[in-house]
Amino acid sequence: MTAQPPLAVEIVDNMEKASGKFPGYRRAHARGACFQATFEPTGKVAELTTAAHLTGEPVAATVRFSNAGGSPHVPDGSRSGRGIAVKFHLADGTDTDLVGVNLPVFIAATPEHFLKLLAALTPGEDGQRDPAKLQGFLAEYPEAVPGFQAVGTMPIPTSYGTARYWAIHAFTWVNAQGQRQSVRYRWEPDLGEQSVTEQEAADWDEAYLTEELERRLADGPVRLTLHVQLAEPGDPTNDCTKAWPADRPELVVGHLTIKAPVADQAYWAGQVFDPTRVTAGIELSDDPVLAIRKAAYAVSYERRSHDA
Ligand code: HEM
Repeated sequence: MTAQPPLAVEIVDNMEKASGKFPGYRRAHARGACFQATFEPTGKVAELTTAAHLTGEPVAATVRFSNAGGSPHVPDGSRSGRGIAVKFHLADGTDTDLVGVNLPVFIAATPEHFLKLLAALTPGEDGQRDPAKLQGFLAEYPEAVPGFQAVGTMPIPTSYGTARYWAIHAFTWVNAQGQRQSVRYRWEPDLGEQSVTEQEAADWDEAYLTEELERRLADGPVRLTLHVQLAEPGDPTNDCTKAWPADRPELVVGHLTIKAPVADQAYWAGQVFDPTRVTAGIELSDDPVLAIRKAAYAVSYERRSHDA
């Protein structure tokens, strides 16, 4: 494989230390399942981007929903992150990915801070995390506090189809005239946001949300709607711990219709959903966390593909 940057290797090493190592699984969002879908653009964003899947004909998509834990055994009834990774299959034979979680902002502003955070979250020899270490991290990097508040209060969704998901980073849309607009993506569930308490979810199976979605799809499709928030000059594009003001204009980009589990779960589990796999009409922002993710996902992919 191509050598990856040492920082990305060190980050994945520390993700394994913080969560444990589970051969064959992704080093984050370890347990997940993939579904067949289509994405139909609303036609409302063609003045801002030339991206074919956001402006043209409907496209097929593959969606992986996941529990964020690095262990595949984190129960779905717990207050853990949930992921949505969408791979849009474009008419020219290429793919483009959009990866989100049920958090509006991230918990570290740079890859270096994220590395320090992982160290603070790594259990000691007694197998326990030391809360003082996390407090120390938050005191040193107070910009991470909103992300941690969101982690502490995130809803436990009744379904993967009843959660809201954010792609968090800024991306840059480019239109036919070459003009640029910074955007942030968010998926809204057409069923509305619905959640349960930890007590109500206490008897759920570990992989309840996958089973729930499979049951629900047997009765009909589940839809999520893609929104974008448009930045105004001065809104930060390089700091994923900071939300943009809530009054920024928004557009409805399109509708994702999730239809059925994919036929070959093992094949799709083996793929990478890479947040930096963009397409013409979309560019990466200057967010350093977005930049390191490409390499970190490649390190995880290499390891999980070759685990004994
Ligand atoms: C420094 C920041 C981050 C690092 C180092 C990191 C690392 C990773 C790694 C190593 C994987 C497993 C990749 C694979 O084996 O295919 C992963 C998966 C994932 N991450 Fe991140 N991540 C970061 C930030 C984020 C952010 C900001 C989001 C939210 C937008 C996010 C959402 C996800 C999701 C949804 C998956 C599962 C993707 C799938 O289903 O294939 N991550 N992450």
